[in-house]
Amino acid sequence: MNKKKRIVIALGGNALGNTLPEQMAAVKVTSKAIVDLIEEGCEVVVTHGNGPQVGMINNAMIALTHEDAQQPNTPLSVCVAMSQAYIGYDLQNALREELFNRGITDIPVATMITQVRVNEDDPAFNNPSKPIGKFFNEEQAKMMEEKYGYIMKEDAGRGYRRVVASPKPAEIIEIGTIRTMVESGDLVIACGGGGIPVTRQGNHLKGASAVIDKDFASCLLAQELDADFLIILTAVEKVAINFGKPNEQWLEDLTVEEAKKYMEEGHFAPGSMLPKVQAAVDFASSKEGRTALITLLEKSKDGIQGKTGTRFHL
Ligand SMILES: Nc1ncnc2c1ncn2[C@@H]1O[C@H](COP(=O)(O)OP(=O)(O)O)[C@@H](O)[C@H]1O
Ligand SMILES: NC(=O)OP(=O)(O)O
Repeated sequence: MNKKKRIVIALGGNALGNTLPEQMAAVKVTSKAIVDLIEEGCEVVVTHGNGPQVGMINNAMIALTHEDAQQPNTPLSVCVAMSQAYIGYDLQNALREELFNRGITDIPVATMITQVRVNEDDPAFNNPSKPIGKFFNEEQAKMMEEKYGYIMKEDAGRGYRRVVASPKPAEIIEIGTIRTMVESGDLVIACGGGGIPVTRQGNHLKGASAVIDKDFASCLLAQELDADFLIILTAVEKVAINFGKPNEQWLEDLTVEEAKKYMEEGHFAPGSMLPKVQAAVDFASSKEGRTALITLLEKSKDGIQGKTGTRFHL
């Protein structure tokens, strides 16, 4: 019997939407694409982003502090934990329902609250780069810098967003439990929002004020689970060089060497496409036979069949 292909699938912003009702609707579409892969005979592990959601939760917690002097600030690490539970709750229910609708009743679905260790001395703590929350215009961004002391940066031509520290993931604390669940056939949602960032202080894991990039955490998870595929789903079907320019060229098949050259030439926007390409290159170069794919959610099935998307390999 052929061994099942193990896929770590990283869901981008468009798989979840930006508001509660948008997310409720989006996860239904997302679940169809994921269950399509399961019906194709793949073993799927799900990860997801949390940029809009963690910004929304953080704002809500700040408002709570303003109206109730007894409430201290909620650390960003706790906001990430809240975003994992909120997104995991919607996703696991939508996945369960989609599986049942197709008569698949023997795959338990669960969300693993996942902590990811980062290094205390990661230089990223001194250079906030991860966009979270909503987009603002320049004037609004200036106001937020003055009023809240936020650092606001332009995000890939789409407007201004608050940026926070985004250290690299060093270790998935709950990897043993995730592996056991995956090996026993569960459909697991893990490392949501890049994982809850923690630093190790003896036996204590201390929450860090950061949001880890989910593409890098997904890459680490895929390596740790010895996955065959890392699929990064986003809002474009393929990755382009000269993106948005008259000489734009969509890419289908890339060796890690070609991808590295394009990265050096600056073809991929930092904070959006660059971390995805970096994660794809890291995964594909980590072992012979590992493939990374960047494509649209609704094209994931065609993507693993080699019909579309941008594929990265050694
Ligand atoms: N070279 C490129 N090729 C394709 N898309 C690019 C490129 N550079 C920037 N992008 C933009 O990056 C976006 C994906 O990043 P983002 O929206 O941050 O991801 P996520 O889906 O994880 O939320 C694409 O929708 C596209 O607008
Ligand atoms: N944590 C994270 O990378 O979220 P986004 O993918 O939504 O930016």
